[in-house]
Order: sequence, then C-alpha cells, then structure tokens
Amino acid sequence: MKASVEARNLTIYYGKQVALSDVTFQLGASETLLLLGPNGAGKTTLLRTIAGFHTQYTGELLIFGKKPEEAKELVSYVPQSHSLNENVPLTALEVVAMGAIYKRGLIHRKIPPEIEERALNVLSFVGLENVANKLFRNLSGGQKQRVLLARALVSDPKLLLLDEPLSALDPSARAEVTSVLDRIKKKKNIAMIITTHDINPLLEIGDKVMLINRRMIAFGKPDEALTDEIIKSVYGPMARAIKVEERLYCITGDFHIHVRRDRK
Ligand SMILES: Nc1ncnc2c1ncn2[C@@H]1O[C@H](COP(=O)(O)OP(=O)(O)OP(=O)(O)O)[C@@H](O)[C@H]1O
Repeated sequence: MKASVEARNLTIYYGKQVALSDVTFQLGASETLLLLGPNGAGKTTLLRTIAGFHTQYTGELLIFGKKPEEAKELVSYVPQSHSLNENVPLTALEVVAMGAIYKRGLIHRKIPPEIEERALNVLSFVGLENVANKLFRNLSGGQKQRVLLARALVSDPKLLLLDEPLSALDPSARAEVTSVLDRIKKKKNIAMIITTHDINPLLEIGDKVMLINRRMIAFGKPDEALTDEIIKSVYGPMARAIKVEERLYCITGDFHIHVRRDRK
C-alpha cells in the first residue's frame, strides 16, 4: 500500500526565507496525522505545500507517489477560514455541490442531478440532510464547518487536509465537528492531516502526531512523540504532557515562543 504522504528533508521557503525545515515523515493511506505547533510554527505552510498550492521547497515530497502539483485530484483542503462570500445566497446543498463542480472544472448554472445526489449523500453523512435547502449564511458555526467538510468530501479525496477545523467554535459546535471527524476516520478509508492548537479533543483519532516549530521537532504515535520534555521545549516550562488513566493530555496554553535571556 502506498503512503499518502512521504516527505524527506523537506524545507519550505517564502523567497529566501526558510519557513519550515527538516521535515521527514511518512503517513499511511488511511492514517490521521495531528499537526501541532505554536503560532507561526509553519502548520498552514506545510498543509498548503502538501496541497500543491505552495511550490517553493527543496527535498522530496510525494503524495500517493506523485508530486503535489500532480496529485491535486486526490486531495481536498479546508482552509482555516472559508472564502465564501456570504452575500451570495447559496444553500448548504449548493456549497457542497461546488466542491464537485470546481474540481471537475465545470461551471454550470444548474447543479447536474448526479452531483446533487452526491452532495445530498455527503450532507447526510455529516448529519445535515435536513438543512440542505437552508442558506449557508444562516447556519450555526458548527453546521457551517460540517457543510465545509461535506464540500471537501464530495469529490472523494484520498487525503483530506484540515486547517484548524475546531478554531472559532463554541464548545458544543466543537463537539459536533469532532464527532464528524471521528465518523470520517471510522467510515472513510482516507488519510487526514489536521492542524490544531488544542490537540486534546482530537487525540482519539490521531494515529500520528507531528510537533513543529519552524522545523520538525517530533513525529510518531502520540504517546511516544509527545513527551513532557518535548512539549516543554516548544511551549515553555509551564507546559505539560500528562497521562491520566492511560489517556494523554497536553497542556500547552497558547504561548508564543520567546527567548529567555539570563540576567548577568
Ligand atoms: N505568504 C507568506 N509570505 C512570507 N512569509 C509567510 C507567508 N505566509 C506565512 N509566512 C511566514 O511563515 C511562517 C509560518 O507561518 P504559518 O502561517 O505557516 O504558521 P502557522 O503555524 O500556520 O501559524 P498559526 O497557528 O498562527 O496559523 C511565519 O513566520 C509566517 O510569518
């Protein structure tokens, strides 16, 4: 079975500036990777590079054995904040169908019946068939995020990239979205990479975790990669990785990394 993502000595640039270096890892075809790191660590940069949108890199990066630019058909990317113009009165169904229409380069005034059926199926998968004809802009935060997940799934991707899918949601919406992610993990045979500031609600679905901070700090199974020492090295001495009844919890706060100077 081919790996979904293979990176070897990957270094990503913006012009001459190195954004992220030393990234080497392999992700299986149906594994979920949680990508963790403080603000500005390079999480979005890595996702956009894997998605084939950012091409300034050295080293090797293969998506199901292909270069990212040649693997776009296999990948769906859900950015941190959606770029839908909410002044345009699109229904939830239309938003989902757009995921299939754009991928195929089709611009239709009317949604083809075959795509409408697929969009309805995937809306039902995320538990939202009852809002198919409601306007996207009138949905709750959790419902909107689930519609965006449905839009990403409608083209049957083999790799799903999600940038902070739980951010800006209240606790009940977070629970809604987490349970859909759990469902994707259990029912779809696909790989996922999910960036997050708070890894705790997602630890159950993460097969692997990667900690980055402008370079790769750790990669592996959550229990093995996220040691107390490693968490402290990135988030500072107040951070903790603790185990309570065999469950791992990471207390990172949302600290920025700062350089501590010793007084003379
Ligand atoms: N378009 C760009 N041009 C130049 N530098 C950029 C660009 N986008 C991001 N960077 C820089 O690359 C580094 C990594 O940014 P990135 O957005 O990938 O981090 P992040 O981990 O996703 O952060 P956050 O958690 O705040 O979203 C930062 O130093 C950022 O300033």
